[in-house]
Amino acid sequence: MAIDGRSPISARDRLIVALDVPDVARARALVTELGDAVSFYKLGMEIVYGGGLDLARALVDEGKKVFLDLKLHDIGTTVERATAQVARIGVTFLTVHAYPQTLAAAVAGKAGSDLAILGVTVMTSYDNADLAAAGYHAGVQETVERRALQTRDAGAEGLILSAAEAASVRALVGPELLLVTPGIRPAGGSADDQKRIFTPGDAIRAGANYLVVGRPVTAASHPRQAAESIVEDIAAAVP
Ligand SMILES: O=c1ccn([C@@H]2O[C@H](COP(=O)(O)O)[C@@H](O)[C@H]2O)c(=O)[nH]1
Repeated sequence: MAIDGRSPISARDRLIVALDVPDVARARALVTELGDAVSFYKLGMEIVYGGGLDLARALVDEGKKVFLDLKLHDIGTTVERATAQVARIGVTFLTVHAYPQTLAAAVAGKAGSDLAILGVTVMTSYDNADLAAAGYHAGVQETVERRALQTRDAGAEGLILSAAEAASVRALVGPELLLVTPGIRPAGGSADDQKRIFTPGDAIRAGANYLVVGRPVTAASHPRQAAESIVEDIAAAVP
């Protein structure tokens, strides 16, 4: 069933754990350890290039939700055909860069499936100086807002953005788009290479529908405990 920004979601199901590990054996060990504490996994480039597509299929078969974070960006025909392949796997979310051509191609490629396309606005590891260094004249807020509107207008289902922009983007695009926020850190946690970070509770209060969390869970000495504590923080903030 298709989901949108108005769908009710339990606190547990709002947590998406990023399985950023080098091989399937380690990913499997984490999934086993996290057990029923986690229902939704993100498989990104590291694990997918390490054999993770079969893991994606297996997790779907086991009843987990899967987010393939492939950040597609290519000519339209290639994006459309690649998206159609991903839709056949039965995963829930796929990312593409939020460029109008790319978004339109992905929306065409997923036609007839429940796959939700998420447009990546500005990486959460970027600040205004990083955008300027890449040759962009607009800052983070303006760029996120432009890409949010382009994502909505292309007919995609949601956005990847930082929780720092969630409230203003929600006001701009309306209630339907899914707002999915990486750059989540429990209070006092290390930012690592992230620049636009929010705590789980503050991200939910800012209007995020789903939170993507990697290292605060996967690198924790007790990953299950870390995940449960994030879910508690989410639950306390859910409206
Ligand atoms: O803007 C973005 C888009 C994607 N990500 C991905 O989310 C996780 C975050 O991992 P942490 O360990 O919690 O920092 C990672 O897989 C990124 O590729 C992002 O961080 N920002």
